[in-house]
Amino acid sequence: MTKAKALVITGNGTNCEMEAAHACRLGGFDEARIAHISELMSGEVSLDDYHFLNLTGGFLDGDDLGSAKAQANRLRYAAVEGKGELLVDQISRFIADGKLILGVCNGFQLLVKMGMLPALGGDYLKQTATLTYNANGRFQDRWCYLKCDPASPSLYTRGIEGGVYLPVRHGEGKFLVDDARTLEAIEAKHLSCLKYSDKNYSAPTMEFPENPNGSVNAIAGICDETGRVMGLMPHPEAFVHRTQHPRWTREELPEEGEGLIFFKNAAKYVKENF
Ligand SMILES: NC(=O)CC[C@H](N)C(=O)O
Repeated sequence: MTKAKALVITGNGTNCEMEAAHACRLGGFDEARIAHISELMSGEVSLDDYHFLNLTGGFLDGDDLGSAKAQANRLRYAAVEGKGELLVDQISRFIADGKLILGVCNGFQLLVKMGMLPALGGDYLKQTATLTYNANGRFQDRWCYLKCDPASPSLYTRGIEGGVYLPVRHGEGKFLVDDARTLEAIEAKHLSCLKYSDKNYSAPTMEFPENPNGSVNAIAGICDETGRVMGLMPHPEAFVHRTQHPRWTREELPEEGEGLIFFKNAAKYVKENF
């Protein structure tokens, strides 16, 4: 069987790479390599050698110009040294090869600002949405209930019943789209796989603090039409064990944290398809 290999990008202000790599290993990946973005740009590390790309949380370029904006331009226009190709060509080939990308928080902002989500009609280079300042103008650090759409093509959320409880920590988590047709298409194709909700996962909500940022239609995470590229503001890698839960000393909880399913599903998909 192929070795399932995950790649976690770090550098320029990323700060969740260790947790993301740990979650990949715990979820079943045989290897989780943390690579600095400069290793991709120098050609020392190639996406072609991996199955699962993790773009994780942090403060890329200090959120200057807006979260992940400078890195989005870097990844869109930088050439890989000595390879005669742009890094974005490697990323496009990675997607075309049937591989997986998960963007968490700053990584979600990055994917959206590169145009890689929602990528309607399979156009991965056209930006149609953004993530901007939380509606109340303040950084939010809290736990949220996320209602899952069982009809979504996302492979990461397969098997989630009702929803998941995960932490958010961001200043720019408000999801917005360029026009009403984009939002209609996202909803019609069930790409909005996770929405901020009440604690029973009965309905999405625009109410603060359940919805921490005022995202349109309470959207917390979206995927592309293949279900292999997904981004979300909450942090699944930050809840892989029960002791990370805010009430773990008071509640009976399973050993496994609710965020691990994302990484287990990714590893399972790789093992079944490569
Ligand atoms: N935790 C994160 O990745 C935060 C993302 C970004 N720096 C923000 O504040 O919105």
